Amino acid sequence: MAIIAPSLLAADFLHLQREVEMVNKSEADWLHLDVMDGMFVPNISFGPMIIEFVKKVTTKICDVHLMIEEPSRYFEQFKKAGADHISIHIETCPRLHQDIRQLKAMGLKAGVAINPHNPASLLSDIIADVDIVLVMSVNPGFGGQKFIPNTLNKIREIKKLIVEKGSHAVINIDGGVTLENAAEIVAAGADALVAGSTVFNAADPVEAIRLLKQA
Ligand SMILES: O=C(CO)[C@H](O)[C@H](O)COP(=O)(O)O
Repeated sequence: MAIIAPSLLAADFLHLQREVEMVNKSEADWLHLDVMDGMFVPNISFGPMIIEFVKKVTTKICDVHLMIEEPSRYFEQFKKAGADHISIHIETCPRLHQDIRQLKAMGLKAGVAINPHNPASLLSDIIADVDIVLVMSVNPGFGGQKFIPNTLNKIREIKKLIVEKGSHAVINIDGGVTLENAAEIVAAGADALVAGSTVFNAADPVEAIRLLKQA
């Protein structure tokens, strides 16, 4: 069964709290938190203060995705706020190996995220060192976009690379995951699914999470 990581839409504090409560009641495994800086991505979301609030009210693992420039400046703050996993982008980290080592030394699960235009081969020399590969299946920055079909090939290539390199990384797919495409994504080799709109725009988010989990 796939790991399910609902991604908070969090239009405001009231929604944030309600969304977390629904996730707590559900079969979700992780809670995915998208941190955006308005630089690496054309959108601003939230920082460590919100993670700290969420951590206090959730029973789930906090899977934090840093869509920000020079993320290592903030590792300590996000760790202190309660992040369990931190994923950083290959596109923002010229010293990626060092950053991953630092995250692991801090006792966090370390993930590398990769944008849709970048090939799986770019992960070749880092995949053995990471706990998570976060594959962007939309261009990062906004929820509610359509899944990019070529992601399925990329998942298969990453799975192959994981075996070849003896990596223990889990493959996490982020963007455009729906009840219709979830089974195909898992069949391609995904271990975890991030889902925002599919969960929180559903009439019954807890049931949407259950259905995704079955995929
Ligand atoms: O923020 C995103 C991209 O940066 C993601 O798309 C988000 O995490 C998931 O949203 P959705 O399921 O609606 O695509």
